[in-house]
Amino acid sequence: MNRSIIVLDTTLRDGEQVPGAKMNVSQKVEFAQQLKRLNVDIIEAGFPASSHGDFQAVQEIARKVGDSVSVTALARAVKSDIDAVFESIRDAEDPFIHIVLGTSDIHVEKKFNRSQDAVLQMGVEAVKYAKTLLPNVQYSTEDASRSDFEYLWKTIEAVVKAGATMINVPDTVGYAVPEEFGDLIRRINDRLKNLNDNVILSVHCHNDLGLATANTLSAIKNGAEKIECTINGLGERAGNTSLEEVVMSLKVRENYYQCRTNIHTQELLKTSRLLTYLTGLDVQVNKAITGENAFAHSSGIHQDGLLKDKQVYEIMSPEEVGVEKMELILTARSGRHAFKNAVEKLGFATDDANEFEHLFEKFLALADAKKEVYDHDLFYLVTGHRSQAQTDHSLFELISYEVVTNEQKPTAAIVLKRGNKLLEGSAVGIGPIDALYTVLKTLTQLDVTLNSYKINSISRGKEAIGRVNIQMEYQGKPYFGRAMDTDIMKASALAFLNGLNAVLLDKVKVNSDK
Ligand SMILES: CC(=O)SCCNC(=O)CCNC(=O)[C@H](O)C(C)(C)COP(=O)(O)OP(=O)(O)OC[C@H]1O[C@@H](n2cnc3c(N)ncnc32)[C@H](O)[C@@H]1OP(=O)(O)O
Ligand SMILES: CC(C)C(=O)C(=O)O
Repeated sequence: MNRSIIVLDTTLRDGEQVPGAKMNVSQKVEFAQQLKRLNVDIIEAGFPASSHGDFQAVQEIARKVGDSVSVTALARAVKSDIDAVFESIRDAEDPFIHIVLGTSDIHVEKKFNRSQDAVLQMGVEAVKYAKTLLPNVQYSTEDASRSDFEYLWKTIEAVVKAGATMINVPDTVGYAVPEEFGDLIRRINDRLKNLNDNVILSVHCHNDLGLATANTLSAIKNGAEKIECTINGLGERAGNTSLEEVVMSLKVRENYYQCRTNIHTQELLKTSRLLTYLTGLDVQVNKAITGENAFAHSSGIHQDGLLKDKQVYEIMSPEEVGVEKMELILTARSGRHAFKNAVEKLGFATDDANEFEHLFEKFLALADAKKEVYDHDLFYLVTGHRSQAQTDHSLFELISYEVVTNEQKPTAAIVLKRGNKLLEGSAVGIGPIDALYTVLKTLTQLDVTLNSYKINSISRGKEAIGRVNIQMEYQGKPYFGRAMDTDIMKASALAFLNGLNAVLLDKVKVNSDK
């Protein structure tokens, strides 16, 4: 019988360590809800000791999503970190504490400047303490792939005796290669079975050499029972093992691996797109499984082969990962039934009648502007509407804008609202975007520096939706803003305003912490 592999998704913890991938609490909950639909076994929801916001996000996920999926969060081998994890996840049905501590000489000597025994003892004490709070504790031997094997094993043996119920072996810096990593897992597995057969052996790989998926599969082949991965392979530096790649490898090559997962693979594409929307981080077009070209066949010989039989050039069907076979194209002549059907097919609930009417109005406006509305557009329409609905009204809102552009004097005029107060202004810039941003800086009185501005088209056709991502700096700290609209000037203004609102929120937080 096929072995079942436990899938832990760490997009909300390791994935969120990526600059620019920051999500707010409601966005994290929304993503966690999609992870639940994807049917991951465990959600690693964050690092609660790192900030009040992260604590709150982990707690909300544990409370709102943790009824049928296990929830964990990360702690250093530090009592206050472990307390923060416990307090934030305790309301979930099946929570466990995840502790990380390095085992390589580099970590022991350079990071901690302690003896191996002293670091090992720190780990043991941390596990013993965590066990007083919850029955299940995962221990990660950070930088395991660069660790001396006998010290690594001594640590595993000690923390298992102290009560760890899961041992996670990370290739923290993506240094391992598949044969070697598989061999490491086999050696640990052989000893672990003799020590305590109930302890779950897990792996966590990084992609610095582009080998995270290969290393994870090699670990599975050699006895790993649980894998840690992220959607779109998002994660620190070059990222983590991509969930969709490992899951589909196990599915497509089931005879070879004789393993399966509980993942609902039809949800893969939707999950990937939601993450792109929430973080603004695009998936490369040729990315396996979820890239735009993953199922596109362009050359004549391939198209001919496919027409004769799909199997000639397809090892899995696009529908298996959630690529729609045929989408119904909506127009301004489509009615509520067709709109509702299309929105629900994308996985969104439509039971709030008020919200549905708002969405339908927005759809009609979009269909007037864009003529043909595709699934892609609808996806952004719904998610865009929902994040706007959560806007805090103490922040700046864009009421109206006007941009006049010519070679001599591009000019922008803007009206903003904050609370009950209207703010109006205009400015000339070296270009229309510069003019817009100059007014916004003056009206908000936030002297930020714009470091990068990127614009992409995110759907088809000449009236496609434009998405703008910006990175700005305020008092030495980076802030990100993004927005989308069929009008790229509006998207540009909103993206900048979102960044300014993030600065404002930070200022409010700092003042209330004082
Ligand atoms: C491999 C991974 O992905 S691990 C997870 C990475 N995630 C994060 O770092 C989450 C975000 N981090 C943070 O918010 C902060 O770094 C915090 C809250 C964790 C700690 O902040 P600070 O207390 O200001 O410490 P700072 O980050 O500057 O330094 C880390 C300290 O933790 C210690 N430390 C690092 N790893 C561990 C560990 N696993 N167990 C115990 N102590 C550790 C370091 O030695 C250092 O201590 P020192 O000040 O005595 O030298
Ligand atoms: C916390 C651990 C699993 C980690 O992220 C790493 O070692 O890369």
